[in-house]
Amino acid sequence: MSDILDQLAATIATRRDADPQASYTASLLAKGPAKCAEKFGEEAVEAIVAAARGDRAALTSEAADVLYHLLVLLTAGGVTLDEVRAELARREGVSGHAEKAARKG
Ligand SMILES: N=c1c2ncn([C@@H]3O[C@H](COP(=O)(O)OP(=O)(O)OP(=O)(O)O)[C@@H](O)[C@H]3O)c2ncn1[C@@H]1O[C@H](COP(=O)(O)O)[C@@H](O)[C@H]1O
Repeated sequence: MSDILDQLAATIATRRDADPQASYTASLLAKGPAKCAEKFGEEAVEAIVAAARGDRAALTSEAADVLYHLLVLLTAGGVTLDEVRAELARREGVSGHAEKAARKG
């Protein structure tokens, strides 16, 4: 059963070939990965501000924006949600300290 993130990722994938005039997602993807990354960064900062203020409603809304823009960024970079899931699964049960040490090499 697919959840809302799978459904949203599937919708975003259909926008790769959509008319940028008719779809915000298509217009963003047409601008390329750097623009998608910039938008993701902006939304992340807005989520940070909401969290720092302790504004629960704003954090919920901004987190939704962050997840949408992350899925757009992944699509622009050719990475699937399943690949991210696999990476998370690989890390399951590994302590954060060990993961950090492994990444440093
Ligand atoms: N979840 C979202 C979603 N979250 C945020 N946004 C858009 O992200 C934009 C971010 O707002 P900003 O003010 O920062 O950006 P902006 O000034 O509008 O645009 P920029 O020129 O700065 O890029 C807004 O236009 C929001 O509408 C989203 N746009 C689309 N979706 C989902 O994507 C689906 C497909 O959307 P379309 O591609 O537009 O059909 C929709 O059905 C929704 O489910």
